[in-house]
Amino acid sequence: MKKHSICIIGGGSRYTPDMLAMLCNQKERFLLRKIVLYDNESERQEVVGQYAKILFKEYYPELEEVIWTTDEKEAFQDIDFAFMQIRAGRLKMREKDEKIPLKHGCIGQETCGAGGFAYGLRSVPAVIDLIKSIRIYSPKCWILNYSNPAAIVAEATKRVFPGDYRIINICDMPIAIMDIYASVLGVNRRDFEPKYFGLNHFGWFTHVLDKKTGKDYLPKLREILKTPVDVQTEPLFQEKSWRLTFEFMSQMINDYDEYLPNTYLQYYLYPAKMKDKENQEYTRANEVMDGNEKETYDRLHKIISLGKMHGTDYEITSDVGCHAEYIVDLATSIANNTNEIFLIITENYGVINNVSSEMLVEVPCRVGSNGVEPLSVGSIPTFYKGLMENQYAYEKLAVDACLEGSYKKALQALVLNRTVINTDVAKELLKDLIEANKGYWNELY
Ligand SMILES: NC(=O)c1ccc[n+]([C@@H]2O[C@H](COP(=O)([O-])OP(=O)(O)OC[C@H]3O[C@@H](n4cnc5c(N)ncnc54)[C@H](O)[C@@H]3O)[C@@H](O)[C@H]2O)c1
Ligand SMILES: O=P(O)(O)OC[C@H]1O[C@H](O[C@H]2[C@H](O)[C@@H](O)[C@@H](O)O[C@@H]2CO)[C@H](O)[C@@H](O)[C@@H]1O
Ligand SMILES: [Mn+2]
Repeated sequence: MKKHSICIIGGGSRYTPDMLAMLCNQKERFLLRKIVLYDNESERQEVVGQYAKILFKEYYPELEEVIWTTDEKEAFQDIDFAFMQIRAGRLKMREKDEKIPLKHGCIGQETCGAGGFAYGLRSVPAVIDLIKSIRIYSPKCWILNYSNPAAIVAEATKRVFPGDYRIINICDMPIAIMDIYASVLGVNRRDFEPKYFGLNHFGWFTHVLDKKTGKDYLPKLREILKTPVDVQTEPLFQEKSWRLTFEFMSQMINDYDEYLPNTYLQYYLYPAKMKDKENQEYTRANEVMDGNEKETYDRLHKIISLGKMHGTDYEITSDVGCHAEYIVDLATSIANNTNEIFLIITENYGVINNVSSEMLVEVPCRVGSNGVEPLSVGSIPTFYKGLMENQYAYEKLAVDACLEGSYKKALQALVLNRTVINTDVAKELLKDLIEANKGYWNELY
């Protein structure tokens, strides 16, 4: 079996430690020769790098090279896979994305609405620069991108790198939803074959089939979810925002008599209710900075001071979480050409036959060494088609605004977004967002 070289871009991300642990767990299926961690913040990179050194020494001693660096050339040469998970402006800017819209009476959310728009206009220039640089040093490597807002990043990469089928944009939310509801049903998520359509953070499961028997779990699941269920998986989902999100699924199930919505639809279908739940002084970014980010870095510091993991409280386990599992499974399917099915953000090309061919949809795809092959969905009902066309127009305008530096298109994008709508509000909001994002956004004229 071929040995691979991987670079994790955004090596200081709070998701990197689990991804590295997952690579150790999966070494029988996905062999590695070299791991590189790359971040543009050296202090963060140093901590995760020191952790990686201990982890691999104990769990992957046969790995030939472990490097951490802030130098692009050193990072990007001779790589087979780039896993990208950067957050331009870090969580401090996410806090602004969430708080500024709330000040204007709109939802403040990481990837949805005006917050997601602001984040998109920061991510796109950063991701494009990184991919240009990767393509200089490793022209044929696979670039598996998690960096958010994935819908906007994907629209930009489609335009700036046309035909580069080795750039794949992904999201872990549908798989997390399946994980959670598999545990509610008392089955294993790996036994599911999902039927799903939509855009990123804007989609619906139409069926959740049992791979072996073909049985559809969705009707039973909808019945169960009519009453809120206690979600008992990752500790992260015990945090207040996630608990409220999963509780709210029951309202969506009761109001709509078909499918299983992605949790993110709550922001578009109930914008007033969602805004009223927010605390303007303490948003999800604060929760993450005080919670998951701090806990992750505290854990790394403890491991570094112990100098070992074996025989301590920090042994790695088989259950490292679906974010890491999903990207490593995807890379494995490409490397070993196993053509497994994943939900991927990809060009429609008739897969949903009553929306435009250029639309970037999130649908089941087979993925192997020749890339992504979307599976047919057929036609979708008017309600979903209308929602998706409106949202995709917003995404396109957001990317136009960024790539063309167009104020007019930025304003149009915000007005089209279901969480903003009003032109007067959009203008005031845009003024504050432009001010807050100086140095990150391309200038708008
Ligand atoms: N697609 C999905 O479903 C999904 C799921 C979870 C997280 N994410 C995304 O993953 C990313 C990481 O999230 P996080 O919470 O770990 O953020 P984080 O801030 O903890 O980590 C991101 C890292 O990226 C680094 N970075 C920022 N700009 C960079 C650049 N230009 N070059 C190199 N490194 C850069 C930062 O220094 C930081 O260490 C975010 O974009 C987040 O939205 C996506
Ligand atoms: O508020 P956060 O930063 O906790 O989460 C925002 C992200 O939420 C989704 O990803 C989840 C994922 O579903 C779950 O399995 C676990 O791994 O945590 C992730 C992050 O919390 C969503 O898909 C991402 O796009 C968001 O960035
Ligand atoms: Mn996502």
